[in-house]
Amino acid sequence: MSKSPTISFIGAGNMASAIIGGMLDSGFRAADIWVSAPDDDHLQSIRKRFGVSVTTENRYCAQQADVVILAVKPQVMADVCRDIAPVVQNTRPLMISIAAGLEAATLDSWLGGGLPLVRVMPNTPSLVGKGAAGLFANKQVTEQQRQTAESVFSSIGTALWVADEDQLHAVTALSGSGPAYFFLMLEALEEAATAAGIEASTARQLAIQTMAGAAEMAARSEHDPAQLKRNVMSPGGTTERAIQSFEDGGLRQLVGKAYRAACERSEEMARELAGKS
Ligand SMILES: NC(=O)C1=CN([C@@H]2O[C@H](COP(=O)(O)OP(=O)(O)OC[C@H]3O[C@@H](n4cnc5c(N)ncnc54)[C@H](OP(=O)(O)O)[C@@H]3O)[C@@H](O)[C@H]2O)C=CC1
Ligand SMILES: O=C(O)[C@@H]1CCC=N1
Repeated sequence: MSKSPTISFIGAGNMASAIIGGMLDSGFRAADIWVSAPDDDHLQSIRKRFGVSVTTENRYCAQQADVVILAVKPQVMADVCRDIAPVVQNTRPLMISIAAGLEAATLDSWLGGGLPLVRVMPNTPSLVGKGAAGLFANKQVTEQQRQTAESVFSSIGTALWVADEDQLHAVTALSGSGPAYFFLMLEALEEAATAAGIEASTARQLAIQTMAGAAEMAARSEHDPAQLKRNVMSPGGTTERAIQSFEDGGLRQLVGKAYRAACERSEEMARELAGKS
C-alpha cells in the first residue's frame, strides 16, 4: 500500500480545526498532519487537542507536505501564498484552498503558476463528520490527486465535485454559509419557546433534536421536503397555522433573498481579491 500523504494546514482557525477533527475521527493519522499559524499559544492548544505537529513557519509547514490546505481568511491569502510560493514551486504538492470567493487562477498566480490546485467549499459540521463540501479541480490536478482531495473531504461528510468553478459561489451560499442559517432558526425557535414558558435547556434540546430528526428524515425518505412538510400538517391543525404564518410573512422570499446575498458577496469577493493580484 502507498504511504499516506502528509497534509499541511496553513491557518489553524475554525475550519482547519473542524477538518482536522473530522479527519482524525475517520482514521487519518495525527502523525501525517502539520499545522501553521502565527500565534504559538494557539498552535500549542491545537497540538494538545489533536496531537498534530505545529509550527509558526508557513514555509516549513508547506515544505513537509504532499497536500497543502490553505485555510486562512481570503484577505490574508495573497501574502501567505506569495510567501510559500518558492517552496511549493520546488516541492509541487497538491494545493487545496478552502477560501470563499477566491478563484483558482488568482491563487495560482500568487503561488507562482502551474500548480495542481483544488478549490473546496466545506462547512463547519465537518467537525462532527457531517460536512457538506463542493470541490473543483484545475487542469493540473491528476486523477490520483483528485482522489486524495476527495478522500480528505469525504472522510468528514459529503464531498461533491462541480464541473464549473463558478458553481462554487452557489455552493458557498448553500452549504458553506448554510449551517449559520439553521443555527439562526434554532435560535429563533428557542427564543419563541422560552418566551412561551419552556425552560431554556428543554427548549434547546427539543429544537435541536427536531432539526436533526427532520434532516435525517429528509435524507432517508423517498418523499421530497414538500411532501414531508404536508405529512406534518394535519388539516385544521397547529402546523398548518404555523406554516401559513411563515408563508404570509414571506419566509420563502426571504430565504431566496438571503441566499442571493451570499452568492453575490462570494462573486464580489472574487472580483475584489482578483484585483489584488
Ligand atoms: N468558517 C466557515 O464556516 C467557513 C470558512 N471557510 C473559509 O475558510 C477559511 C478560514 O476561515 P475560518 O477558519 O473561519 O477563519 P479563522 O479566522 O477562524 O481562521 C484563520 C486562521 O488563519 C490564521 N492566520 C492568520 N494569518 C495567518 C498567516 N499569515 N499565516 C498562517 N495563518 C494565518 C489565523 O491565526 P490567528 O487566529 O492567530 O490570527 C487562524 O488560525 C476562510 O478562507 C473562509 O473563507 C470556508 C467554508 C466555511
Ligand atoms: O462567511 C464566510 O465568508 C465563510 C464562507 C462560508 C462560510 N463562512
